[in-house]
Amino acid sequence: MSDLPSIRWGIVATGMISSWFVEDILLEWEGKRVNHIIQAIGSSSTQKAQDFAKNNCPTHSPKVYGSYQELYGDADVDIVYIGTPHSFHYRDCMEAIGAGKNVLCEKSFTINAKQAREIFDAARKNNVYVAEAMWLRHRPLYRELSRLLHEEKIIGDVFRVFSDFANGTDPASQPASSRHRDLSLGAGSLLDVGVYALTWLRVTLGYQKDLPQIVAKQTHEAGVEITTSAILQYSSGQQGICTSTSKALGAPGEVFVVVHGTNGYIEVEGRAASIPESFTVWKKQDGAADRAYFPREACEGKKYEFPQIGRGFIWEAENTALDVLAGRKESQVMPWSETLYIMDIMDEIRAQGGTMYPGE
Ligand SMILES: NC(=O)C1=CN([C@@H]2O[C@H](COP(=O)(O)OP(=O)(O)OC[C@H]3O[C@@H](n4cnc5c(N)ncnc54)[C@H](OP(=O)(O)O)[C@@H]3O)[C@@H](O)[C@H]2O)C=CC1
Ligand SMILES: O=C1OC[C@@H](O)[C@H](O)[C@H]1O
Repeated sequence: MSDLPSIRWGIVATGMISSWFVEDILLEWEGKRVNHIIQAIGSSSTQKAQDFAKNNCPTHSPKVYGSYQELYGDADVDIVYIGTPHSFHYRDCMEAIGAGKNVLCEKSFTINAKQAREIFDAARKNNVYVAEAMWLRHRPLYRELSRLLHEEKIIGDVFRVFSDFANGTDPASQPASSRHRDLSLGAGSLLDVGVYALTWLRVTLGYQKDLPQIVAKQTHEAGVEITTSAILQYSSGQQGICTSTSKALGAPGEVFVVVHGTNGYIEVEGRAASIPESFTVWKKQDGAADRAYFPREACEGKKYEFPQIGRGFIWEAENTALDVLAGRKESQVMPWSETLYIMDIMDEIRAQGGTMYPGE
């Protein structure tokens, strides 16, 4: 037995993200601060819950439940992890909170900002912890980039950022029941991956308090939004250009964020905009205007690389567990105000782009 504090997770849903999350939090790694226990699995079917337990946490003996409600009623569960499609997050969060459970709920937190506000009101009333599982914000790379940009001002004042996520899920090729294709499950590139592109704008532009003016367009196929482009203009004059698509897949190691400052620029690279691996700082040099005529290798860039641990969920899981164990009700990394800020922007982009979900 380790001396580390323990947290007992109840996992709701047995899909892809739940298996990735569980796989990661059971990793042994240097720097581990919490002992993560898979206490229970809740699924739409007992068989699926049993299979999930067998395949994903064979060294634990979680309780298996054929409904989510039974898991919420399990007094031994400290925190519920919700890995259902977007359109169920509101229902699942509200039911878990109603049962007095702490909650970590996958991104995008809800379909719209109204639902998110209602969840936070319920959490406040029930005095429980709730956070959106925006794992990107917990990564060491994200935090170091923020420090370099805004404390060290390594490229001066940031005035423009491009940010993209192209994940190539290609809804048309998916079964009709896929969450990438079914509007009633919250299908659409903005909620699925545009949320990361917006998150990159947030950290790079410096967490402004005011909401930006937005100009946005969205393209739909078979009723599902497959491409979004939005320009965010802040009162400071800063601009963020945010794009997402499910129709194309980015290349391995490609640049998906470019940050322009008054003294240079930064490129963020990696497997995907949710899995950054490094960033390169290009400082302004004498004769910079001529740089366009030189090959990239001839320019001086400083690359900052960050080791991957598992798939990268461990930092989010550790921070969340430490929040709950300390009795906090909000994440210090992903507070409610940040979820609402992003949800308000996504609402406006969808309003301009013409994307509505059933029930809206
Ligand atoms: N952080 C990240 O990197 C990632 C996050 N995500 C997020 O995780 C969430 C789930 O995505 P993902 O795991 O890919 O989805 P999946 O489709 O793989 O799994 C969703 C699960 O939700 C449950 N569910 C409940 N009702 C339904 C329904 N009507 N239709 C389909 N499933 C239902 C099912 O579990 P059961 O039958 O056991 O109840 C199902 O297995 C989304 O919010 C997504 O954005 C997804 C991928 C990566
Ligand atoms: O969060 C995510 O990250 C990777 C994507 O491909 C996936 O669809 C999305 O849900």
